[in-house]
Amino acid sequence: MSLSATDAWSRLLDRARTELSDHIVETWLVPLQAAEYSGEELVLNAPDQFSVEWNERRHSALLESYAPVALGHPVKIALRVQQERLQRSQMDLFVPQKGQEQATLEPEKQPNNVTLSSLNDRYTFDTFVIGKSNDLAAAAAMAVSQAPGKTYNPLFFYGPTGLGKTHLMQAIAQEIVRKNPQTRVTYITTEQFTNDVITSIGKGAMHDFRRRYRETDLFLVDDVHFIGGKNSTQEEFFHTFNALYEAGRQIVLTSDRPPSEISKLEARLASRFAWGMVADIGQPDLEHRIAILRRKAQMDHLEHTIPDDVLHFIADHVQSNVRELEGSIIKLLAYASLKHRVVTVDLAREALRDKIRTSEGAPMRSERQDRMGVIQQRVATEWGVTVEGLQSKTRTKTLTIPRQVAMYLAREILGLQLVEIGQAFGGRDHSTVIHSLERVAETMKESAEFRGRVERVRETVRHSS
Ligand SMILES: Nc1ncnc2c1ncn2[C@@H]1O[C@H](COP(=O)(O)OP(=O)(O)OP(=O)(O)O)[C@@H](O)[C@H]1O
Repeated sequence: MSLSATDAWSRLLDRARTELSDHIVETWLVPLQAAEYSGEELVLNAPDQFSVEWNERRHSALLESYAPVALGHPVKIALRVQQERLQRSQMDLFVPQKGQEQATLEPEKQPNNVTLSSLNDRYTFDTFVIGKSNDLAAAAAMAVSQAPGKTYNPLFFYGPTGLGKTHLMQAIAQEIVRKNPQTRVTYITTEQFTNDVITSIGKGAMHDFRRRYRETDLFLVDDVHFIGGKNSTQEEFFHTFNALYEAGRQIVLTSDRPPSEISKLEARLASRFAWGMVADIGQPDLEHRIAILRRKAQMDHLEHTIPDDVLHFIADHVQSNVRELEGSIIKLLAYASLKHRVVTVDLAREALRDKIRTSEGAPMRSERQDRMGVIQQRVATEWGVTVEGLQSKTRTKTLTIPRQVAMYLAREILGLQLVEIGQAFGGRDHSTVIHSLERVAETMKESAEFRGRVERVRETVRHSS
């Protein structure tokens, strides 16, 4: 064994850079330092306990999975706090309490269970904050958890990313299992279901596949919009759905759009998806965001660590979705811990500068700039114009419409502020941007053809990230 600990770590880190976002690598992995390497185990020093526990939960297994290729053989990752940093940090507070962090439903404990992914036991009704944007969905979820298979079947949640669809879906399962621990639960993403179909067809094991999926009481399928265009998967899904439905088993589905808008979805499935209740989840407003942040702080006993004015500040500036709100708290705490500073609004402004959009039009982060470039490029291609044209001041109709679409998608996908969008399109003022966003929203309602084009571009942009 000739590699040093530093070399071994740098190989794993190189691999991580190709698989994970820059943000994750820089925030969580780069601060780790290689300490010892025995050939079988790589010991990494972390700056604090929070970092140890976070990396253990999120990244250890991933790093270990890179070892056979990056180092030529399996290696175990061990994390420990760097000796000189052993003093307790504020970050420890954000670590879930013992027993909170992992799944409640261990697949092997469930007879005949085909759960391919575990549930998150923080996703309960108790931790879900209800507001105007999700009250229908939450009410339907609670009704289903009281009488599975009897009220709304299937229950279909849809809405943009990071707004609690998976949380609510899993809360139903937690509640049903709490009341009846014998319930057989299957929680699966559409991607996993698709892979299972492909593997089972390959192995000639469809009989076993069907048996497994039909022996469940509660069937939860995440991101069902990914089923579009996958014909064999749709065929199997159709039969699974029918078998479960006819047997009175509860089905819950999530998607980023309503059933009627999932492209290349067979009509018989689209109509079945809408048989029960279709409930949308929208963006929380400011008060709702504050309530969510307070609840999160309370759950992690952070009320005294993060003052209320900081929660307000985050809620005010991070508007895109709840996952981003949570990410902001984590980042803020990591920053406070690394800098050994108390959490204040000033510190939050500093720690979250890349997430915070200032009205003075701060420069965009390079990642966002890249994504804006992709949006402009894709829109330009769809409408047969040039990116330079979109960015110019020219006001011909050929350019105005695609420019408005690009602004609309920049707002929707990147959550940019109006000022920032205006700057990226030839220095337009915010009222022009508002007008553009409204025009696109209206035209999308009026014309299915136009909506189709916008959605096509949105899809290609999303898949490019
Ligand atoms: N109303 C809410 N109250 C408390 N936490 C919430 C709420 N909405 C979302 N969250 C939290 O936000 C995070 C993202 O939610 P979730 O994963 O359920 O989103 P999603 O809509 O399924 O996103 P995606 O479409 O990307 O899968 C989770 O940690 C969840 O607990």
